[in-house]
Amino acid sequence: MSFSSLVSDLTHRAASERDDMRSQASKARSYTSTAATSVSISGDISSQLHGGYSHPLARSWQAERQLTKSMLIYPLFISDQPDDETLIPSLPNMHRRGLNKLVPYLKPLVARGLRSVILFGVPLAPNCKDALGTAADDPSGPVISAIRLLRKSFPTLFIAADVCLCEYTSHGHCGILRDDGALNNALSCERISDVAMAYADAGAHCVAPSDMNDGRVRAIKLKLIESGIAHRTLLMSYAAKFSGCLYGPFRDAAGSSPSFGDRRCYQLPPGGRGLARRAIARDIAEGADVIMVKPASQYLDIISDAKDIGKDLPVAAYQVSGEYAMIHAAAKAGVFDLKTMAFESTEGILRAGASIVISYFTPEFLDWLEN
Ligand SMILES: NCc1[nH]cc(CCC(=O)O)c1CC(=O)O
Ligand SMILES: [Zn+2]
Ligand SMILES: [Zn+2]
Repeated sequence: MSFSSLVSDLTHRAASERDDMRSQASKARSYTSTAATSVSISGDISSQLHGGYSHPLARSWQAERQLTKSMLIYPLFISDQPDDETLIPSLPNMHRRGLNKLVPYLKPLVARGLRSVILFGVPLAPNCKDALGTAADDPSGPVISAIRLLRKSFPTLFIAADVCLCEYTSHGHCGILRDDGALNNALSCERISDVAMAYADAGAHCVAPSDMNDGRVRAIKLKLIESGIAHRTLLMSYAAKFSGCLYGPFRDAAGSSPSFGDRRCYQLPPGGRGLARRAIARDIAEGADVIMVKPASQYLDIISDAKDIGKDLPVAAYQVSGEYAMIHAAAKAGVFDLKTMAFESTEGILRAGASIVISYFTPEFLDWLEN
């Protein structure tokens, strides 16, 4: 029975009962029981959903995946100044930290259940940037030093290293440039895979290329295999990374804004769903162990596509700096409660298909979650 015919059936029944001149109470009783026996059984059963989620535990059963601490990866900005601990104004509660500040900061977080971090290097020393991003794999640079330090200090912590050149190049682009200012794809893949190798050699459990050069996943995987460390190195590809305006606070934090132009010739156009599907399929074919979609909340369809294309791979989603800053700004303006939105946005990301979330809310979630 359709909803409208059900309503009209009940309306007629109620009207005829009104003619009976019975008391209000007995009228209500008989209305209820008459309705229950006259409505078709299938219609009656399918209209009753509330019982399935009236209890908080039952509500939690409605989700395919519950957010847990092991799904979270926490981004860290590692400064090359050992005593640096600078608040990043556009990224609430986030700091750039030097090596000397890292372990004291992380100790209580690890005690509260922090399982994984992703490292971004921030070179601040004067004149350390050049056209090739030489500082990216400087053995005494911030990322390699931090990998060694964290491996030693926190034996169970999973350490991922973002692999890109934009933090280290004088021009701020994510690769090596040709004379005309476009990316030199072959040279960039060569350089990016060398940097990834250096991080994996230093002990990173995961290397995550965010540069978007074509073929860099294959280049990295081949070098990992060649040097006999592929078996212990997870390759997480920023497979569907969109251009747009949500990376601003990150670029403030990492000092990685391009000095000219933008990244629209290598990061994906926001409307490019088919292109994202091709990039995801390509990176899986090239040997990615995990595929990532970034940003997250504006690209939930892409997360769902990623799960569909990469059925047998975990999908990661990066709730990026701009998303995080927006949520903070809106909460501050009284639009909603910060914690409620931190959960709601993350649950949307999981519902779309992600099982790993890179989130600046990680320290808060460690307080909010039980496991
Ligand atoms: N390749 C650099 C990189 N790696 C991760 C992010 C963004 C992360 C964030 O905004 O939180 C960026 C910024 C960019 O591409 O300009
Ligand atoms: Zn980059
Ligand atoms: Zn990056």
